[in-house]
Amino acid sequence: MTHLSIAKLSVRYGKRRVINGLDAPCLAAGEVTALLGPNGSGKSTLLRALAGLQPCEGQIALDGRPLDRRRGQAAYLPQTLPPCVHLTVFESLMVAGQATASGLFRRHGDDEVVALLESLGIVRLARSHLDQLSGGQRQLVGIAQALIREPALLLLDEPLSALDLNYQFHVMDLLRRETRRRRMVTLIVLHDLNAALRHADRALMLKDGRLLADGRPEQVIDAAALRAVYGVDGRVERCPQGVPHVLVDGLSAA
Ligand SMILES: Nc1ncnc2c1ncn2[C@@H]1O[C@H](COP(=O)(O)OP(=O)(O)OP(=O)(O)O)[C@@H](O)[C@H]1O
Repeated sequence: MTHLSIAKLSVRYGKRRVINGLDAPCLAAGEVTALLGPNGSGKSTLLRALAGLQPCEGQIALDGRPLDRRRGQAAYLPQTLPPCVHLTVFESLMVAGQATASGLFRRHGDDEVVALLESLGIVRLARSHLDQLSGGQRQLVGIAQALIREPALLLLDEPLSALDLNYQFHVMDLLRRETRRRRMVTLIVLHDLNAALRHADRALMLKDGRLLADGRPEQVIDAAALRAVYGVDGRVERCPQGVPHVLVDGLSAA
């Protein structure tokens, strides 16, 4: 059973502390956790610290041992994708897979790449060059590059931001299935509260670098949180199919 635990995590930029002694004791394998919060609340900073790209204080442990990124335990998709190298989609995924994956990948890598592209609905892009893709296509390939590494910890920063409604649904569905099948710990920064309500198993709500709430999405996202965190009046209602949805009435009175 893999689990991630975060204890007393703090991150500073210069003298300014933007993550403030954050504790998240047990993010379980097989669960998708949505990392929520307003602009500037520290979501990307937290993800970068978990990915080892941001110096931090505190403990980050996988199954009780310090997270070892050199062993490819974590894969991270940044909010802003890096500039494209001149590789095809297929080549870029082979490179990503070979860098970190098992001997099995080395023997069956081609098949794995094609299967992953098929499951994301983008196999037609296999021979396209990365620098010729649209923003949404590039984001889908970024998600594939993270998944092909077979990490124990998957960190995705706003992976839906460039995707149309169909792909948003498709990607979240796939991430949830793959998270369960591979027993990964998956942490996804989301601004779309409805996506969190529908697809996440758990939600962490950040504000000003502190953890305001941690629980099932329906426990974390409610009228009080909409007002306190986002400054809007609203409520969560179930649609006829039983799925909870946020309805916003307007900005809260100051
Ligand atoms: N490289 C940096 N140097 C200094 N301050 C930074 C840096 N990156 C982020 N910050 C500050 O840290 C705080 C948290 O930023 P962060 O990007 O983690 O927020 P976020 O919750 O991901 O926001 P958003 O939803 O807008 O992407 C902000 O106040 C931001 O101005």
